Amino acid sequence: MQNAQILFPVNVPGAFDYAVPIGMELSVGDFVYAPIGKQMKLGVVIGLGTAEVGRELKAIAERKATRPLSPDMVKFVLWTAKYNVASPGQVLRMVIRSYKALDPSPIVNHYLPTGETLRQLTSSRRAVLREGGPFPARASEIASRAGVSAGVVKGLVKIGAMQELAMPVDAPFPVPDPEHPGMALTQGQEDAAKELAAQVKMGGFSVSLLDGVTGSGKTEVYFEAVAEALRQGGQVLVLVPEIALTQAGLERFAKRFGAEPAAWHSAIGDAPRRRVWREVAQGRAKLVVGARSALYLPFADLKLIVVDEEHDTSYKQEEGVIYNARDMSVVRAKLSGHAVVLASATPSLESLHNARSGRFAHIVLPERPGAAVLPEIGLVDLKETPAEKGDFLSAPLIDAIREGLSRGEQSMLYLNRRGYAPLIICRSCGEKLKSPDTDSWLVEHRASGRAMCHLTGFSMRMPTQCPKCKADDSLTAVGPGVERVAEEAARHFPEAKIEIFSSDTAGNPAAIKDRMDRMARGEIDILVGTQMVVKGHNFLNLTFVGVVDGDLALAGGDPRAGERTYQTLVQVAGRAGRAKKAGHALIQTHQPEHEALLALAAGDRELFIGVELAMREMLGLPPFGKLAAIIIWGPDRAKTEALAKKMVSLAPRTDGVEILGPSEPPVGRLRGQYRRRLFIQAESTVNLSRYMAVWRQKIRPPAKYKVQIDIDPQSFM
Ligand SMILES: Nc1ncnc2c1ncn2[C@@H]1O[C@H](COP(=O)(O)OP(=O)(O)OP(=O)(O)O)[C@@H](O)[C@H]1O
Ligand SMILES: [Zn+2]
Repeated sequence: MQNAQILFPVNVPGAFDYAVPIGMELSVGDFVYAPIGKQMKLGVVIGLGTAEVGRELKAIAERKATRPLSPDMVKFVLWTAKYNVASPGQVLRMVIRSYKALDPSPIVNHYLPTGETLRQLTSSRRAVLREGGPFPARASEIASRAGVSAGVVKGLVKIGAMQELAMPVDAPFPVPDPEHPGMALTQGQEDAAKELAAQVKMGGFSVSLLDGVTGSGKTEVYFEAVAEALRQGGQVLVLVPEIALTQAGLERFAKRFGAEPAAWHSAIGDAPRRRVWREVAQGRAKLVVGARSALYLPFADLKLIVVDEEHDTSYKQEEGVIYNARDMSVVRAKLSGHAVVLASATPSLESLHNARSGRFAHIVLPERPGAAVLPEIGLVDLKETPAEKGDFLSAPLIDAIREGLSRGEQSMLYLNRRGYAPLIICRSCGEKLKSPDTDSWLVEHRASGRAMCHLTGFSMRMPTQCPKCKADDSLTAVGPGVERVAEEAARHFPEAKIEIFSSDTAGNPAAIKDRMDRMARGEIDILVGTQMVVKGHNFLNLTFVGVVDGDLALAGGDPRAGERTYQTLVQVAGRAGRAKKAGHALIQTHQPEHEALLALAAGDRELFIGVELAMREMLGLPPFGKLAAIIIWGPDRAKTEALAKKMVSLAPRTDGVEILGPSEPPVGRLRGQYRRRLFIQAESTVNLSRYMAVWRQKIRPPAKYKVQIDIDPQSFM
């Protein structure tokens, strides 16, 4: 008697055993319906066997007629769960993003012109034929393009000017052409591209770190690896940080491969989600550009994964299954035996360490192509050169903008703080405005007249009275946000065109594209932006970048603070001087002696990496040791603390593992839930995932309490 292990896409600890009915042919990866209680549930076969389980098993009801998951994909699901101490069912849920996508694309009527030329058409009928294309398309699409009602399209069928064609709802994605001509590469780029392409051509598992300075053309270079994988008929996944997934970004792919790639991100919409999923599963979508969750798409024949901006923190998913898509990409490639390219101007210390120890191939692009050079980076010591009282821009920044303006060039001011001011304080009683259910200060947004919590999205009308002492007009803005910096810039340069670019002002993708296009056309003189400006933009006339607060990311107890600061500032500064005109950057700081800032100013990455790696080694931090965190959540402060202490007392005793905490994280209360945190530091030889799993099993948190495990934490909030 054969039995099967079935994994259901739900958050339960493991898989369940079922009997396979006589005559049912099953393989690992098959989708099946099986009874749970009184319900039939869809699950995936993850194992088959004949061993007696010693009890009567319920039988599988039906094998679903759909394409199975590949055995590699099943392994990848289980591996992800094990490594990240998550439930495998929850990981499977990330794979099955839509149940409907398992069914074939529905067939519906599409319409196209017959070519019959008819005289005396009404203007709306003519509009359909002229502006309704591309054909064939659904009546609703044609109608909306032509600005008429769908009835007009059907009317044209009646008179023989259009015909119906039954077709699947999902249009296939255009096929990318690897031979479509790309940019002429420089010798250095060409060499790097050949090396990457060779890895792909050779086949098998490989990881390459494409380590090229900002603006060195990494995209153009990894395109050649993509082309090679496409030539072999395989599929390619390019992961990019969510905020870099813009129309402009997709158009670069279209330019190189003659067809826009399939795009995947969290807000894609149901119908496009199903289309991408189905086309990927069938192996027909050849090139997918997506945010981190695209890694869990069921590719039929994946040959290459590129992780662009591999150092980016957005690759870490912090909710549900906590995982790092960069690290999991390497795992996926290993399980399936194909190539991965990790690209960055500021690789993570982990990847650099792997490259240096020979685990990853290290491909370096040390310069920008043609006449473009890297920007000079200078520091402004705010202790010696402060801004005017109440202001935030020091004289050197103002002078640099003025010079740029006089030459007709653009400037950018970077401050990773949305809104007007990060703190609202009462001058009479000293009260600070707090979020009602979260340990965070409310941020003043003057443009919208609101006070907002950036962690939860809570917002209220900006009060006119202190909520504590009731004093009128006593609330004062403390510190700078982008709105305030823009206001200050406008005071200095009343003639300049100044715009703010942050998630508050960006709006929808079309609005973002519009603003970026206007910046590219030179219609904006000074762009004041948050991290949204850091990535993926090529503004040819941008020659000066001013960093308003270079110390911002250094605050707090984050062991990666130095690394993050270094990465962000290199990337921001790297927006300057990307074409013929040389650029420069100035960073305002109170800590010009910090090694991250010294290294930036000296243009000497080794200086920073050397110090940082030595420190990590001494402290046993990644990449030399392992780190995990446990966050305990609960509605009652004392009980949350008690649960955290109980966790510590239950910790398995093993050599090489040290437990720190419990402590209150910087955000001790989030959305009404109290939080406590433990850090677990382990020597590199310890199997930390297994250790955490054993520990986790010893405790069953009471209802409403949650124990969350984070392997290799990136966020220390
Ligand atoms: N060989 C080349 N000839 C002309 N222009 C090039 C060449 N290579 C790259 N460029 C241009 O240089 C700019 C930077 O290229 P790209 O965006 O690929 O760099 P990058 O290394 O990914 O940069 P960053 O990491 O800063 O985002 C782009 O505008 C690109 O079109
Ligand atoms: Zn007050």
